[in-house]
Amino acid sequence: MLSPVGLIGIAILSCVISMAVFGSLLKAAIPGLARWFTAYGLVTVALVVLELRGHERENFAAMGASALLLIGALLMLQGCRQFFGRPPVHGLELAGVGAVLVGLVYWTFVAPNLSARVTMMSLYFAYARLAIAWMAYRYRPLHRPQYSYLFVAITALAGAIFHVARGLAYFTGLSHQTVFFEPSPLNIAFLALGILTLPFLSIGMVMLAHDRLAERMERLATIDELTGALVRRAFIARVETLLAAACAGKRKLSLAILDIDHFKAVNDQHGHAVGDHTLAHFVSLLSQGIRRTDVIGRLGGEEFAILFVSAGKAEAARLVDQLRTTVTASPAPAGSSAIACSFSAGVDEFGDGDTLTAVLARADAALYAAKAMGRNCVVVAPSPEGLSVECMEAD
Ligand SMILES: Nc1nc2c(ncn2[C@@H]2O[C@H](COP(=O)(O)OP(=O)(O)OP(=O)(O)O)[C@@H](O)[C@H]2O)c(=O)[nH]1
Repeated sequence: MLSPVGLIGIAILSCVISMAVFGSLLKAAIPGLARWFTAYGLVTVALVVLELRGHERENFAAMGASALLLIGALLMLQGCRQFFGRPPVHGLELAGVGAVLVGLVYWTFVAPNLSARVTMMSLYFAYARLAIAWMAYRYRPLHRPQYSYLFVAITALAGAIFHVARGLAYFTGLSHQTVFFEPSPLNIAFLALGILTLPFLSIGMVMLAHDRLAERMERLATIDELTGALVRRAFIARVETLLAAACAGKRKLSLAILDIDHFKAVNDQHGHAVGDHTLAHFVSLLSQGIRRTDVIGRLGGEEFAILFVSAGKAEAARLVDQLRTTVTASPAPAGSSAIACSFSAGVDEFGDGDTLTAVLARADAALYAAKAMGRNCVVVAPSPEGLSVECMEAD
């Protein structure tokens, strides 16, 4: 048989489990998670206070528990804002919480009215849940699997609808209490549903946290930390995908390998840290110079590759030469000095039935030729007519 005491006991257990799961993720420093952990801690304490309340001090227990639930709901909302990179604290919202607290004191001690208190609290919870639902929907990252974000949006929305219904039921007198958690069927139903919203929401928040962790791991596995270019393996995987799409759509695809000239000298003269900074600067120049559809990967050390989509080798060589001009004209700032560098590049195009390995080998041979020809130039890979030097400048 469902009773308020039994239901609150179940809610306490579910909140403790939620706290344990949030606690296990605290070290990952996911934005908002510490607030969610604290929120569920406060809700747990509030429920324990309600469970243990005695008749003589019922008002104080109810008042204290309500205040904790109020702050808990606020922390859940603030945690979500933090998770989505929004400023967590809103002055107007804090003022609203203050007003609700004043209302609680008034309807508990000055003019006791349990229905008014429940209505006010329900509407406040509805607001907090609605704000979470809207945020999870509005700020969900579209490049991520949508499941966890929509789960949070839907469960928070369902919670908001439930709280509005509960508030209206008390406001209109449809549901009525003379003592806290009167065991009438309607009150029990409201209590059971209200309690259900808590684990649903915490499961959703844990899903969000896991998605953030997965995103971090994927980023670590695919993006080169120093330069922001794709790591070799991820670049190759991306090229294979685009190659399959280009074959199907009969679109041209070209590949360039770029190698910074005399980079060892930069390290030797200015130190490894400046070398790192120069590499990052170099890739940022490339990223700004390529088209939105092109892809940059770091093949290793100071060697990079760019895949040009819908471009033949002449067009790709022209684009690489533009990059070469930009790079030579934009030294990397390093303290009081500026590190000038240039690169050499080899370019080739995917032919019918070509593999990435074959094109990489031909572009690499062209790069070798560019180095041999004095560096700071772009060479198009061997064709039946021989090498084609697109541009060359003195070293
Ligand atoms: N700072 C820094 N240096 C790196 C990194 N990866 C590779 N290097 C350095 O890049 C240099 C590459 O040197 P080399 O292969 O001799 O080529 P180079 O001096 O650029 O000469 P050419 O390619 O022949 O023009 C080495 O000194 C590597 O230590 C990195 O992540 N950071």
